Amino acid sequence: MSEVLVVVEATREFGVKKVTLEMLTLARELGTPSAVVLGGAGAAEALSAKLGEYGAQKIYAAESEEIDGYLVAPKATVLAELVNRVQPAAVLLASAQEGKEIAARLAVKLDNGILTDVVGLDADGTATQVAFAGSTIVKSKVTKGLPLVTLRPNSVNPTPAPATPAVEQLTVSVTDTDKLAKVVDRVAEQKGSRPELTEAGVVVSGGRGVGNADNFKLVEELADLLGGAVGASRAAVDSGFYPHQFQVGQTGKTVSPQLYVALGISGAIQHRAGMQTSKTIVAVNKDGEAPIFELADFGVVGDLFKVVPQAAEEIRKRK
Ligand SMILES: Cc1cc2nc3c(=O)[nH]c(=O)nc-3n(C[C@H](O)[C@H](O)[C@H](O)COP(=O)(O)OP(=O)(O)OC[C@H]3O[C@@H](n4cnc5c(N)ncnc54)[C@H](O)[C@@H]3O)c2cc1C
Repeated sequence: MSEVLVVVEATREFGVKKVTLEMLTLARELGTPSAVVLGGAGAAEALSAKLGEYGAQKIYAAESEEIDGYLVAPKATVLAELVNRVQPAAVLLASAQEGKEIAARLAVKLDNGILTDVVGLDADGTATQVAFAGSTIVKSKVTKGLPLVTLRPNSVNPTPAPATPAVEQLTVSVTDTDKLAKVVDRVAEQKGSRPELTEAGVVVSGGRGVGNADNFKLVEELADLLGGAVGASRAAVDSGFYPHQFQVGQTGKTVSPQLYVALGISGAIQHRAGMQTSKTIVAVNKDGEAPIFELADFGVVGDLFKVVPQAAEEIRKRK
């Protein structure tokens, strides 16, 4: 069986991200999964146990200051060389900021088609995407080159399939043009008690209707009761209620949790773009005409300051 390259998404603080485990699970349906770690010295060693647990048969490690110290261009160069050498059946990357940037550059380098924000991929390369606020399922195939796909987090249920991967170190040779954008600083993500927004199974988001930064405690309280992450609409972020890193939508993060709770959010198209593939959507809005109700599986027309404390009390009782 041909190899399927899975480009590892990981952070220094949290290790291998769940979307990587999803990609490894998906890759097993398509061929033999090989993980590609692009990072600084020792990056692959720190991640190899987890990657093996989810079926990586091999780990390609590109570890150097040139990979770690610059933005995505050197990573795309190294990957293009690897793809040309091993001729994999498919290449999977995460539908996250870096994954999409690398995928786009890789597609140009390989003169290959690309499919982004995919939620499923069949063995014959047919990808599934969701469009128009979840109302349309699109089936597409790359017609030029191999399936080069970015997978939207929370699309696949990750299941372990223990393997003992062999590690192959890649030679990194990048050009000067790959080194035009240098990393000058890294700020560690706060490792709070809540799950990471794009990986969370439950997301509770607040919008302008939450009213002010202090009231966001209500959103946080519900998120904590449900073991979820907190999100925010752009209007809430722009109003200074919550930090930008938690913004959901077209110009924020894309989430696809099992449960998405929208509190005081109208449901503008740009917000929907970031949450419409959530499995179950619950909306609380005092305006029964708010567009969010077109999308919601369950809707409460009411004042969030009355509804949320009642919901929280009920959840507490059942815990
Ligand atoms: C290029 C571009 C990119 C954008 N990117 C994003 C993006 O990434 N993410 C994003 O979210 N938006 C984005 N937007 C903005 C988007 O168009 C909307 O303006 C924004 O989503 C509105 O946020 P909101 O729903 O919180 O606020 P509003 O539209 O003001 O809605 C607030 C809602 O709260 C309800 N409400 C008020 N008080 C209560 C209460 N007490 N109880 C219950 N309900 C209450 C109201 O009925 C209303 O429906 C973008 C816009 C542009 C042009």
